[in-house]
Amino acid sequence: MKLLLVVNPISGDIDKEPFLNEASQFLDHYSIQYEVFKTTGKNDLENLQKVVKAFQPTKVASIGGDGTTLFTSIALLDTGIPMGIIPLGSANGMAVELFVSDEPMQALRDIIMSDMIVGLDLLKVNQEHYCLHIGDVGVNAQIVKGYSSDPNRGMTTYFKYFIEQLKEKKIIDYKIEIDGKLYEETGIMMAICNARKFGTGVPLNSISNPFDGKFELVAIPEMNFEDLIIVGLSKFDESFLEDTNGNVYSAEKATIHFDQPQLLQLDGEVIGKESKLEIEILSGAINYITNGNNQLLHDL
Ligand SMILES: Nc1ncnc2c1ncn2[C@@H]1O[C@H](COP(=O)(O)OP(=O)(O)OP(=O)(O)O)[C@@H](O)[C@H]1O
Repeated sequence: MKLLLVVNPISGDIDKEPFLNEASQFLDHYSIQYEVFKTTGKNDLENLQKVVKAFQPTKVASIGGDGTTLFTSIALLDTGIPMGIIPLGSANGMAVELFVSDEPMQALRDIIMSDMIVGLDLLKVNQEHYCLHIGDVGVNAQIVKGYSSDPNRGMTTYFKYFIEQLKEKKIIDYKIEIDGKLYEETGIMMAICNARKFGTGVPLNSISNPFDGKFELVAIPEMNFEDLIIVGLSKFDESFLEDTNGNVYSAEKATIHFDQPQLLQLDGEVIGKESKLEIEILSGAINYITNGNNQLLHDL
């Protein structure tokens, strides 16, 4: 067994050294061979791919938040090497969705122990960008843009931009094309969902499952989004979804046409302004290490 630990030192403003010290003691105790790859923000993909090729790990653990999980997934595409998540980011949306233990040492033990490896879907946007959890255009993308440009991280910084954007409500008009049919939509946001909830806990829909070979587009009209946020922030109540009228479209492939170029964010990374989005699912593209706690597998 050879384990590669992929660590983002900055995610969630959390010092990873205490965890890495404990993890190395644990791995040494069991004579498990391991290497640590730390991201720097420069040429990370290329460098990680080189390390993977040279070290040939049996399993990979992604240590950070959603951005780190996505980054590790992309580096491992087409290698067949399975990966798991150790959540040490700000909100860890994908890890929460996948029922990963929120205790990092337990998450590490789960990755080492488990032989339950399942195909996790990945989204490809405009033939070049990837998304594992949730992407969107509209109000949330603006929040993410503010957050990304701020030197501070963590939930407090996120909410600063969140409140700022709530005051500005820009309406976007767009057409969704699925299987040759066009659906006209208008609202403050359109979410691209491989999963149900943002890392903040705000639910977007109740049907997304990253193991089902499909994604959902959720059109969020003005009023519902405000309500959604209030509910999301106060009690994270999923039953609220039943009261919202936002349309939800399931697809394996879709094209979205915007009247004006719109800012796109995918898994917390600001991509830029786009006037057209071509989205497709790469069904089961990631060999994901999970365990019996993962309720999503029972929902299929
Ligand atoms: N050591 C580093 N220093 C600066 N930037 C880095 C470093 N490592 C990665 N990055 C950059 O940070 C971004 C990934 O961080 P991101 O915040 O998306 O991660 P995350 O794991 O989702 O954490 P968080 O939950 O805090 O958002 C990428 O743009 C990446 O290039």
